[in-house]
Amino acid sequence: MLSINSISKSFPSGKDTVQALRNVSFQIQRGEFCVMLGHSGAGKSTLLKLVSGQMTPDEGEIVIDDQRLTSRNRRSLQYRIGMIHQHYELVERLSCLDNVLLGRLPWIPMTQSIFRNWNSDDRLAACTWLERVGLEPSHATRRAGQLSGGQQQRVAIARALIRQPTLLLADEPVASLDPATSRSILELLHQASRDWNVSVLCNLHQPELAQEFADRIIQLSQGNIQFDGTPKQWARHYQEVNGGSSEPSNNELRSHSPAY
Ligand SMILES: Nc1ncnc2c1ncn2[C@@H]1O[C@H](COP(=O)(O)OP(=O)(O)OP(=O)(O)O)[C@@H](O)[C@H]1O
Repeated sequence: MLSINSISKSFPSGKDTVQALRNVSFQIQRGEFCVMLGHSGAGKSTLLKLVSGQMTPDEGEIVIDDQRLTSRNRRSLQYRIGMIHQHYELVERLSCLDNVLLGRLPWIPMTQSIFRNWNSDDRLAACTWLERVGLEPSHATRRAGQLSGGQQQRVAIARALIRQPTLLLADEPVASLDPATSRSILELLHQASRDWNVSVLCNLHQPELAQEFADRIIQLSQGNIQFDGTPKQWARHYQEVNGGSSEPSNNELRSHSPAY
């Protein structure tokens, strides 16, 4: 379980400071697929960086699986977190199998990893994860850079899941993909939360995709939580804010997408 308790974070900006997050609190249960929406600059990426230990909060605490994140245990807690990025962050010249195996690095001795001398159990696990994320066995030996964007994102998800994380952080994982591929990747992330009991915190800019796939939507605005609830509740919130009388259609939501 992830617990964000009264987190604040600001950055220097010339003579001023930018308050990226203000007293933000929420919890995510194991197996929950939570989407964060918000305008550009709302604080979504900052929150993911704080949870992944890349930054430290000015105030507040982050608790992962009952352990408070500190500089001392940051490394060991990072091993329980899988990260998914907009641009996949694969090593393009390596095979898909090797890329997935890179997810095992924290548990592999340095010399073994330098020579990519993976043991058979790790190789088998990597093949299994490639299959689970929907890639054909023939993809295992192909260079990652030769794959389509959607296929590369599947490899990145397999690399994250081979760690058997309790928490998956996804920063705009479908921002570079076409609509159909975006839906298939979000379906896969939802499956990860449901079938492998992983908590997923996923930043998106597309409210219609959040509505379709999320168990829960958190909307940030200027570093504050503006909304936290189910997709149905979010639709009602959207109506109230926009003065509409019916649920927003996908087209209406899409026309508002740039705002999120
Ligand atoms: N390293 C930094 N130094 C200075 N300011 C920063 C830094 N990182 C973020 N900010 C500022 O903090 C605020 C929140 O940024 P953040 O990247 O978290 O927003 P976001 O919601 O992820 O936006 P986007 O959807 O465009 O990625 C912005 O005003 C941004 O300029």
